[in-house]
Amino acid sequence: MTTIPPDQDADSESGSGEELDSALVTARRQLERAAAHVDVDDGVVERLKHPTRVEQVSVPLERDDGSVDVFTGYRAQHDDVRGPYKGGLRFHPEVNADECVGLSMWMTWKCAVMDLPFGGGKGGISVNPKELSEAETERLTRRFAEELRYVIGPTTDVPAPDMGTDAQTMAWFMDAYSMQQGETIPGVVTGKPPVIGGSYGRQEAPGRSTAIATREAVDYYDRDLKNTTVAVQGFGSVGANAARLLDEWGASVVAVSDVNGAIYDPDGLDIDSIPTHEEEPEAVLEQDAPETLTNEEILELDVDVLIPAAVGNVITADNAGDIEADIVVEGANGPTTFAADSILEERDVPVIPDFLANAGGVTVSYFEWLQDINRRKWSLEEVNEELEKKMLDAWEDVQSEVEAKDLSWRDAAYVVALSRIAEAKSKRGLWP
Ligand SMILES: NC(=O)C1=CN([C@@H]2O[C@H](COP(=O)(O)OP(=O)(O)OC[C@H]3O[C@@H](n4cnc5c(N)ncnc54)[C@H](OP(=O)(O)O)[C@@H]3O)[C@@H](O)[C@H]2O)C=CC1
Ligand SMILES: O=C(O)CCC(=O)C(=O)O
Repeated sequence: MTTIPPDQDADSESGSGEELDSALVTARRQLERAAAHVDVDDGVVERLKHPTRVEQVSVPLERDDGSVDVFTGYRAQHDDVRGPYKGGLRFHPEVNADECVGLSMWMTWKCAVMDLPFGGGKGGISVNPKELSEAETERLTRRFAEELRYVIGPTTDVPAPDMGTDAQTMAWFMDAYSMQQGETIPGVVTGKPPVIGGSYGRQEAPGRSTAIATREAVDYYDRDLKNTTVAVQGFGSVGANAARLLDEWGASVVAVSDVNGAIYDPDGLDIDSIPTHEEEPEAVLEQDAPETLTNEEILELDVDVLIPAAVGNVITADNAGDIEADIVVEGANGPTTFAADSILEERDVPVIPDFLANAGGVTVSYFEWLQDINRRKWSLEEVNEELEKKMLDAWEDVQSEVEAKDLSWRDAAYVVALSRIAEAKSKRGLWP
């Protein structure tokens, strides 16, 4: 296990072209911009531009044919002033230290804007999970859990699923950690299957919160959800669940995509018949639909709401001027670059930020953690009711800042999050 100096590489990218900005560079720029609207000590802002630590580990994997490959894994821990580090583990070829740090910063704001007693973390392995057999994924996950055992734990750092990982990954992770500790410790990760301490509704939760944020935004801008057209990029945990719920609530979901491209029906797609990433990856283009589009074209559709819910940096300075949607709701983490954000703001296209819109995932993770600690189970109805309440509370807090200070939704969400973090630091006497 290597502890990377937390800022290694970060500054070397800060002068790079706009499209090439890492999640870390974008997160730092957003923080600097938003901090101007909050009464927060400059030292605290400076501190928040840096993670507490980044663990880098080598994860050897015996392949099914007996050969050995070694992958690199990371866990970035950004800030824990409000509680244990919390955030997902991503299995994706582009995972690197800077990406994990940027994503861990967004987790800090996400937990704070939702008023959860957690800080921000994020990690993952640089690997293409589609090139692993199930047995290889299990061995890789177990070894990753063993390598991270000194830095994670139910009261220190609690991982969860993200892109390329799911409930099964969390089950293996929890089992490997529990075996090392000599007792079953369900609270070490969230997003597990319900039969071993997972929460009902966790898997659908980031999509559910994205749908709730969409519903509230549509209402805020005096529209009717039943006359709203929606395009969703990405058909996984976030995108598919958001699309299904919005369809159930009466919106017309006209386009969805996976990694290979999009299907489009201006009269609305039969959303329930399209398999999610979990049910069958790369199945979207196999469905019947009048038109197919590329993943670039779906972003520029003339719809009421655009929900990018796949990867980061898809709305850039190059295409922000061509976005025809009236509202953008960020289901993915970091889909809009810093420059694109300004272009959309100038064009009066409201962007509901990722760390508010997709916060249902970590919110239900918190409910799961509570259930694990208390050894009791909540019903799905209880989970969804509590999530609805938390989302509406956060929405109202952010909306108040939008209106009071005439801010963008992103800056307003930062103001809410930063105020809570700064107050916690001040009360604890932790400085910087
Ligand atoms: N899972 C969670 O709890 C949370 C996830 N998020 C964020 O949401 C985003 C999506 O995560 P999640 O839904 O979990 O991921 P999943 O792995 O469940 O699904 C990802 C989806 O995106 C598609 N996809 C992959 N690459 C591309 C690409 N380059 N262009 C278009 N589509 C692509 C995949 O297609 P295919 O099926 O063909 O592989 C799949 O449909 C990420 O930014 C993640 O960090 C945010 C909050 C919580
Ligand atoms: O459920 C969690 O702890 C975090 C999920 C996540 O990684 C995210 O919200 O981006």
